[in-house]
Amino acid sequence: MNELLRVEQLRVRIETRERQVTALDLDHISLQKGEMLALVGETGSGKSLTASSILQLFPTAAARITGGRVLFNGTNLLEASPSVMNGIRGKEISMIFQDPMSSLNPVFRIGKVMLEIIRRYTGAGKKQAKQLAEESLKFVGLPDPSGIMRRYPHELSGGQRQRVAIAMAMVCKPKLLIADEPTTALDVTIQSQILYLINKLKEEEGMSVLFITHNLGIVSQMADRIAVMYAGSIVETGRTDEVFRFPRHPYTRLLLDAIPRLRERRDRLPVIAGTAVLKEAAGGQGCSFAGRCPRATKRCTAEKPQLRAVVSSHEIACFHPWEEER
Ligand SMILES: Nc1ncnc2c1ncn2[C@@H]1O[C@H](COP(=O)(O)OP(=O)(O)OP(=O)(O)O)[C@@H](O)[C@H]1O
Repeated sequence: MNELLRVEQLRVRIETRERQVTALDLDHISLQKGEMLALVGETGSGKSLTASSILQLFPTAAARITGGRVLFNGTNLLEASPSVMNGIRGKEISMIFQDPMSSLNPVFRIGKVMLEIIRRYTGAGKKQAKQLAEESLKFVGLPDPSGIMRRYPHELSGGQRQRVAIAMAMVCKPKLLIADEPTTALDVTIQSQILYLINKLKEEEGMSVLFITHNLGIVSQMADRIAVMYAGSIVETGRTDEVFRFPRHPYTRLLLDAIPRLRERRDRLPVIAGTAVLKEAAGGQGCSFAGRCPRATKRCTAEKPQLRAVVSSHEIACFHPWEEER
């Protein structure tokens, strides 16, 4: 079996004093070994919540998983014991974020944190751990690894910090790397170096990558498959080339039509008229995109379309998909 990760029927509620919503009601996503899946969608569509659900590390106490399965190599992580999860976080699944400081502790030197991670997860001795740390700092293109290890995070540039975060994420050779907008805060040249690195990890180490981004240019160049999210659900997923050539869901089509040329780099997704409304707020059932959809009918407001295959691995959640190429 080549499937490394499968997330099914995942529901996440956000409950604060101001709002109670089902922020995520996700049919399914899957990730094969050695594959890169890009998760795209506008702000608030649930990309980060999906990523956090996999490791059950939410940035907020307001989020709660209320149903579903997260199968990693066949094991449902949502039912795994805390000790199993501790063994998986960082060792089998690593995460990098837009802000590398999230994975770097400002009060410790880089080396101290790296050596601790390596020793905890690999059981390596001091000398071997140091060697592993230096090797991975070299892999991410940082000259003078031992000098870097003596520094504090604030003594490094943003690009250097993100490289260190990647080095830390890969040092135990995880099977899955979750990258949540890892280049958004960086300037364009550094961005492409970081993307090159992530791709190198995938190609050389056979790592699977769940890549969260707003940048459709990056997606078209790097991802094997794409999953488009809208208001907490996956509306379309398939091979990147297929989805870009023949987007079938009206939301995906609007998204791609708004890009003049695929090769053009974009930092943000194009803006589509209207606002994404989560289900409760919208008043219940139906397709969450119905209120903004040019093809919506009565059925769309009454019934929620499920994700279904149209051709091989190309799936859409829509009652009125496009039947012809753009
Ligand atoms: N701390 C929080 N308190 C209240 N609601 C939250 C919180 N964090 C996320 N949400 C809600 O959960 C939903 C999904 O948010 P999430 O951060 O996953 O979106 P996203 O697609 O990653 O957005 P972005 O691209 O801006 O990072 C949104 O409706 C958001 O308002």
